[in-house]
Amino acid sequence: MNEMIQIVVAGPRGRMGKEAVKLVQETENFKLAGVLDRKNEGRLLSEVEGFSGVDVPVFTDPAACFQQTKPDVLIDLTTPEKGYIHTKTALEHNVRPVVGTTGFTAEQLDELKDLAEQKGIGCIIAPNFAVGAILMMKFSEMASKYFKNVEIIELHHDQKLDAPSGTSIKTAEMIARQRKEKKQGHENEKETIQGARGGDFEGMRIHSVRLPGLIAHQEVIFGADGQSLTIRHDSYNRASFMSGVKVSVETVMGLDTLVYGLESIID
Ligand SMILES: NC(=O)C1=CN([C@@H]2O[C@H](COP(=O)(O)OP(=O)(O)OC[C@H]3O[C@@H](n4cnc5c(N)ncnc54)[C@H](OP(=O)(O)O)[C@@H]3O)[C@@H](O)[C@H]2O)C=CC1
Ligand SMILES: O=C(O)C1=N[C@H](C(=O)O)C[C@H](O)C1
Repeated sequence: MNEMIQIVVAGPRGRMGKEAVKLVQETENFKLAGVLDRKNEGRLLSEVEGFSGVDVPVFTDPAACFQQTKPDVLIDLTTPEKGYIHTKTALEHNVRPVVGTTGFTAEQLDELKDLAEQKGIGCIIAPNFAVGAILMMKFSEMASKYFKNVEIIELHHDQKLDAPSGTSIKTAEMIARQRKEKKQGHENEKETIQGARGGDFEGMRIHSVRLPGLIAHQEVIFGADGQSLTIRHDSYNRASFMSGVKVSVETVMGLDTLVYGLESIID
């Protein structure tokens, strides 16, 4: 029988956190050791609406949580500020982070990478856990060898904190690996409404749409003379991310460095 993996979920009341708690509860060799929440400190999760029967302690302070519950893995689905603190504290306590939270800065990612290396323990930070989204990013990277002009349109629910999305930034980074920095459009281009041309990432544009009714969607549109290629992915619910969370928890147990993005893992 496989060893039990003891897990702490941060952000259990959130849209993603709820799904993650369910995943841990339903997976044979996963065990929920506790949760990190900014409310309900000192209570059992089962006392919180929607979690009846989930008898694990709720903590606010990550260090106290890790010292008392001694988990193997932290799954973080919170906010960029808290997610960064949780991830850093987890590494300091030899807990392996699996982070879905987006909005970390490049400096924070570098710092966490150095810390994971120094501690010699695994960490996965994945801007998108959905297998279709990872394929969309990989296909976009492939296409960018042939198409140098591209715009990314990401579309999300209207409660999202960060813009542009972590997935669109990761997609742009992967495309940038294949093409020299290129300023698209032309030099006389002028925005008559600020922001109309979107955000600039190494010369390619990223546009963020926020609307109620959406979950998580992205189009990568390549253009060339007389043709275009559109690569699109849609997540219609948050369960779509959970197989990637499960693979990440299993994989992080065997890693000794930080991996940013699941594209190398699903190979
Ligand atoms: N990698 C991926 O595949 C995906 C990543 N995401 C990312 O996951 C993150 C969460 O998204 P989503 O679930 O939609 O967001 P929600 O706002 O629904 O959930 C975030 C949760 O974090 C909680 N929180 C805030 N501060 C703390 C804290 N100090 N300690 C513990 N919990 C805290 C919030 O509490 P409260 O309710 O009290 O504010 C809330 O319950 C985002 O960064 C999002 O971009 C989302 C989908 C897929
Ligand atoms: O906030 C969300 O919902 C999502 N966030 C991630 C991102 O910023 O890319 C992943 C997915 O797009 C859903």
